[in-house]
Amino acid sequence: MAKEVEGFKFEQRHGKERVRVARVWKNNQGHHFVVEWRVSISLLSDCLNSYLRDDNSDIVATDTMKNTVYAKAKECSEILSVEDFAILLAKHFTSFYKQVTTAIVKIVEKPWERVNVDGQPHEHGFKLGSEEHTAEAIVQKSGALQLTSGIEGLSLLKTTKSGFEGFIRDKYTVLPETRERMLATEVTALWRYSYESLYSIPQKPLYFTEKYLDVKKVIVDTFFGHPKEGVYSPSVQSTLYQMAKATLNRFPDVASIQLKMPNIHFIPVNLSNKDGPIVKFDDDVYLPTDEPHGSIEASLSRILSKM
Ligand SMILES: O=c1[nH]c(=O)c2[nH]c(=O)[nH]c2[nH]1
Repeated sequence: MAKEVEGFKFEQRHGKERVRVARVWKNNQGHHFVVEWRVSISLLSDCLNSYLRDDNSDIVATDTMKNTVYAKAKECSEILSVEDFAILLAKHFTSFYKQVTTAIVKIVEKPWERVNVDGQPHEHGFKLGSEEHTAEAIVQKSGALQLTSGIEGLSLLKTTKSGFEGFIRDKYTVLPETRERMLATEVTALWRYSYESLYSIPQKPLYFTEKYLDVKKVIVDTFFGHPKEGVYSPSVQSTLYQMAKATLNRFPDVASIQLKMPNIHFIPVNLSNKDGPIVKFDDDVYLPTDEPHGSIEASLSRILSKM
């Protein structure tokens, strides 16, 4: 929302970043649930006087935004998805304050997972997993909605069924062609749901939590293939595309998906001295690296026919 101000184009927003909250729910059977969220809020609002005239009368204090996170977490008497909490907060800011036209709420959920002790799910014990679930809700005063979910830090590795051949060779190329290598990546996925209004989102409890787990499973299963045979990957690019396509084919309410898949290199180890070889690489000993890494990213969207 750009405004013309004193002959300039002016755009502004304000909010609170990284508000951390944990919420516990306990049912009558003594079964506990916990979530830990890191919430970032950004409001687009009519508050030019604060910038231009030392007049803060239209400002929602960022401290109030932070407090709202705790107040709304308290009000949620039932466990809810991170997406539903983002929507609830964004809806509050756009409906409660006349000045606020758009609220952007992004939340990262920490992967607390229930532990099993002696094969039994623990009533109140959790351990931290690895990848994180993200959600972003952008809500307009009109009720228009953009909802995006994601995965960050999903580390995947397979020890075979990967190769890279037929690429451009020139005077700077040294990489050998191969049909046998390790493939490792840390997937960042971001998918947009097709719901475009607060009034059209599914009301089923934990709908988006279930969807998140289902999308993650499709992504992981497509990367690895069948448990015995696997699936051959001719490039990170090809595997990324298969993962994106499988997601859109499987989930009708996902409108688009963006995937970032760094190619994390495991370098074959060959060592020799003047007397001859010490270690001869036989697809067994690797030097793990984290940088430099290849960076491969793409997005796939449905082409919506405008009737
Ligand atoms: O799957 C790959 N894609 C590339 O674009 C690339 N480039 C490279 O050096 N190795 C690889 N591997």
